[in-house]
Amino acid sequence: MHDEIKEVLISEEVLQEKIKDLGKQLSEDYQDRFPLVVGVLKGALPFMADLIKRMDIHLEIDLMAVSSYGASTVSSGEVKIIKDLDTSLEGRDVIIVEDIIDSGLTLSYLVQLFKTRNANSVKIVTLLDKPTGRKVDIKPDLTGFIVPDAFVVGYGLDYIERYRNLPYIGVLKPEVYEK
Ligand SMILES: O=P(O)(O)OC[C@H]1O[C@H](OP(=O)(O)OP(=O)(O)O)[C@H](O)[C@@H]1O
Ligand code: HPA
Repeated sequence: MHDEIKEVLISEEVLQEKIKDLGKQLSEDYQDRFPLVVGVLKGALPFMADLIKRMDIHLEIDLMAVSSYGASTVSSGEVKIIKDLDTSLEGRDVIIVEDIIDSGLTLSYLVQLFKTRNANSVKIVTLLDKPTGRKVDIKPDLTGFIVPDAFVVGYGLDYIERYRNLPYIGVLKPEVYEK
């Protein structure tokens, strides 16, 4: 699996240091509140798991599964809800946890949806931001890293469901896409 990686963009150590900082920041921002931390599956799973362990406050978690990429490296533009939340958002301070914002279509859909469910506030924390991919105007409140205009994999991010279990973020060798 590792021999299919052309370049490591963000190492495991650098990822974990940043997640520690993001957790500390969120702990300060949400002190004395009881936020609902919503992970967007499947990609956000490793990030969410590590981030909440770095948040030193009471919080609640829930998970939503959405998909718009399927087997492609380009968004279909249609966000499909695979699994909805179990928790009511009425009056809640919601923190959406994402692995990447690329076109922005997934998050703009979710932010709109959560507002119609009467959340008190909706903030976005994303591990990665790829501003060159943007199709709709959406900005995260907290970002781990800006990534270049390339399809990245690892630490939750997949190509045809593979590579999510890499502990780092990398770029695949071109021949992987030719298979
Ligand atoms: O800003 P966008 O262009 O919408 O891209 C970001 C979304 O795309 C990926 O999810 P995907 O739909 O591939 O589902 P997955 O998390 O199950 O891999 C990623 O995890 C984000 O949720
Ligand atoms: O660069 C990416 N890699 C994996 N999944 C993604 N979903 C949006 N952009 C990406």
